[in-house]
Amino acid sequence: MNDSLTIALSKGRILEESIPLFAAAGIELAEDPDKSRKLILPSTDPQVRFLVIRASDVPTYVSWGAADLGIAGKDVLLEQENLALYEPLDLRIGVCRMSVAEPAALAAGDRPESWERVRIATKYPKITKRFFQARGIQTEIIKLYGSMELAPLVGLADRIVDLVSTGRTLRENGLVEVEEIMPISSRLVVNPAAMKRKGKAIEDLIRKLEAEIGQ
Ligand SMILES: Nc1ncnc2c1ncn2[C@@H]1O[C@H](COP(=O)(O)OP(=O)(O)OP(=O)(O)O)[C@@H](O)[C@H]1O
Ligand SMILES: O=P(O)(O)OC[C@H]1O[C@H](OP(=O)(O)OP(=O)(O)O)[C@H](O)[C@@H]1O
Repeated sequence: MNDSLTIALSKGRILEESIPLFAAAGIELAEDPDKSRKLILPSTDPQVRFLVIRASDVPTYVSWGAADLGIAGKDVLLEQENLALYEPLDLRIGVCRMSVAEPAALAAGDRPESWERVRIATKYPKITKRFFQARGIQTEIIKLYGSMELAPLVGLADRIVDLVSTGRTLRENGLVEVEEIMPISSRLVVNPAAMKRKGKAIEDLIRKLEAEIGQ
């Protein structure tokens, strides 16, 4: 039986925060990801390799089976609904929240209960639509791919839906959080067919990660 594992990760905070988790499971990167331009990174375990891809592409690689497992933010998973993936573990990394924010001047006299129609810039149009629809608020959504905080400053939108961690990006751009939509963290995702074919290797890894994060 082939028990080699391909794990999809995104460069940046997820890769950085997951390195110690994998190290505790006995898997270390064989090359420094900051110095390498390779997209397939070997590990010190000859049975394990990592794919380094865009955060929003992780569910695609795993659901198609190009990677057996991956680590993806709950934000990405909820925005890309209907993917066939198991989500066995909350890794408690990439911890932040998804919130509605607006310019401090607008927030001064604003009451979210009185919103009827909002123009929102976001990378998360589906989550945003679902959230406001459930409250009977009409939305005009402007899809962006990053730096959402800029949109209200230049009149592109009244408000944004984005991730907040320390609140520094909002603060430095004169925005305030007015509503938390949900807490966010990164999840281990597994391809269902791989779970059957490579069950032992995947379950071993899940157990080791679980022990490390204390679940
Ligand atoms: N400020 C933050 N603090 C903690 N976790 C965060 C923060 N921002 C994003 N995350 C989490 O980390 C994940 C990856 O974010 P990252 O910024 O590395 O990629 P991205 O630029 O959003 O993705 P893409 O390249 O696909 O656009 C997000 O999906 C989210 O779950
Ligand atoms: O509350 P804070 O600690 O300031 O973090 C929030 C910021 O972090 C994320 O951006 P990221 O750093 O990933 O930049 P990007 O969205 O432009 O990729 C998010 O989109 C916010 O802009």
